Amino acid sequence: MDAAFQDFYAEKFSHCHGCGKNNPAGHHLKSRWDGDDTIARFLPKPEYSGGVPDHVYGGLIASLLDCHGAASAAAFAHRAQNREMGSEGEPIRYVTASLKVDFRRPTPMGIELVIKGKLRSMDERKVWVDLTLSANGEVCASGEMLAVRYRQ
Ligand SMILES: CCCCCCCC/C=C\CCCCCCCC(=O)SCCNC(=O)CCNC(=O)[C@H](O)C(C)(C)COP(=O)(O)OP(=O)(O)OC[C@H]1O[C@@H](n2cnc3c(N)ncnc32)[C@H](O)[C@@H]1OP(=O)(O)O
Repeated sequence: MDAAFQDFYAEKFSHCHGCGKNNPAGHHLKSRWDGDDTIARFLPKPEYSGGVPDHVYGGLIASLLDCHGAASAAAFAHRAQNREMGSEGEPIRYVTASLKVDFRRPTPMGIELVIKGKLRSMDERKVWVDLTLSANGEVCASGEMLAVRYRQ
């Protein structure tokens, strides 16, 4: 499978609980292109249950949207410069400044979740990303993110 966006984060920035490859206890979320949009897939472990065992914990859902959105923002910004993540030149990296999550229906456990990102707009330093998290083809949560370019 193609490298994920997060695979190109520098070692020193790879400790995120949601997506850092150097965090042994983390989720290791992996985001990739899906045409002009972005996609990640994730199967929550049973300990990430919400109020009842067969629903996913909302905090995990927010964290998946957070990591996928920030990685997507970086990928969108690279493509806007006709580059790809990992290409030569200064890496463009984003952190989440604002994340709104709407929990639309309970998210079922035991099913691979599909997280998608769509570029809404971009300016010099800010990227707005629309996000969804689906199970069985149904949107269980949606989100809006403002990601701000990280100043190295
Ligand atoms: C902070 C962590 C750094 C780690 C190192 C990362 C390096 C990157 C490498 C690899 C990426 C790996 C990362 C994975 C990450 C997964 C996703 C997360 O969980 S990220 C963690 C949660 N997020 C934070 O902890 C951000 C904390 N906040 C900040 O650090 C600052 O507030 C920051 C950088 C977001 C902005 O601060 P300013 O001083 O650089 O810039 P100002 O001027 O305040 O904002 C820039 C523009 O954005 C608007 N803005 C900022 N925050 C806003 C908000 N909440 N709502 C609306 N607008 C906002 C401002 O109004 C301004 O707009 P106008 O230029 O004036 O048009």
